[in-house]
Amino acid sequence: MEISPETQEQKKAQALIEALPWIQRFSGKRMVIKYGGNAMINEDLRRAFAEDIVFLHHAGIHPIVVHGGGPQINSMLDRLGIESEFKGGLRVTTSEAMDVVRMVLTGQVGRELVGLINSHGRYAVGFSGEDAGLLRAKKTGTIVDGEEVDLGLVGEVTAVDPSAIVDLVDSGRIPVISSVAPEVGDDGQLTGDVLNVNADTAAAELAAALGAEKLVILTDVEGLYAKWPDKNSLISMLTADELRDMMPTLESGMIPKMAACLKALDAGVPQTHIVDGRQPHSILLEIFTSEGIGTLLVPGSPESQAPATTPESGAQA
Ligand SMILES: Nc1ncnc2c1ncn2[C@@H]1O[C@H](COP(=O)(O)OP(=O)(O)O)[C@@H](O)[C@H]1O
Ligand SMILES: CC(=O)N[C@@H](CCC(=O)OP(=O)(O)O)C(=O)O
Repeated sequence: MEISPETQEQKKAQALIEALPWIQRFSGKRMVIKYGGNAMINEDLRRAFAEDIVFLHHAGIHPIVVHGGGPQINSMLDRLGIESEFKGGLRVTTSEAMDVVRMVLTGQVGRELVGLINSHGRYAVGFSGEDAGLLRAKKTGTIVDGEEVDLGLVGEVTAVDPSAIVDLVDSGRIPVISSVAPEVGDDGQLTGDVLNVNADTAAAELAAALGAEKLVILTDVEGLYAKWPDKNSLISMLTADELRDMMPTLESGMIPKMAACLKALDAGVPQTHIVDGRQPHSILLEIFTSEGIGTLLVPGSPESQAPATTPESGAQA
């Protein structure tokens, strides 16, 4: 059926009006948006992402962008002939690979996003976990099949000082953060080394330290699947307790991603959301529509959840 022009205009107006209660709810609040390297698949998508971030800013929300860049690091390592592998969803990082991780994340992926956002105005400031003492990390391994595995120069965040990010946000800027962090030793002193921190982990730590209202993670799947890779098993909403039970069944990149979401929820972030970054403007659809998209993760257990699909009551389903 052909939609009459009048109806089309009404649909546009309806979409704008639907956004109003969500703008009221989130205005003045901080929101951490993690943009995964696998979701940055083409220039149009990256441009749409930058538009969404500027839109959020002008809707009165304070977006803080944390970006990944796993595939971009892979291609630079390939070009340089440096081998690298992932264990438990984390890159085994030699000191040679660490130079590349730092160069690609801070010097390439971060710079490009800053440029795209700033094509709309003087908003974005590139930042890394090394700047102004933002992050501190200590070396971490991972457990694979019950065995402790050494990952080299991979870090878990031990401290966040968000004051410089708060200053930037308060002065109307949009921070764009890359996830490398100075290492602290067992004595709590800086060792002089820099560690590779998974970007989901860094985003969750920042969301917690900044008291963010929401952590949105853009990736290259529609959300979390109960029986990956069965595409009929997409989960629209899950509580932290249910996710905790599911953790041992997860694979590859979903392991650090879901561990990060749990960390944020346990630290008081009211909701985290996994969204398909391959869909243009997915952030706007997630934040400003009542249906929401992707997988919503909330604290507590199924019993502690009230049905919550309005801005006043809580979360989009
Ligand atoms: N249960 C699951 N649901 C969805 N994706 C899963 C699941 N288990 C593993 N994955 C994998 O996790 C990937 C997302 O993680 P990752 O590759 O690290 O993305 P990003 O670069 O966005 O951080 C998906 O592309 C998919 O291959
Ligand atoms: C320790 C570890 O695995 N670090 C990641 C950092 C980048 C990242 O997390 O990028 P995505 O969000 O695109 O996956 C890496 O080296 O690939």
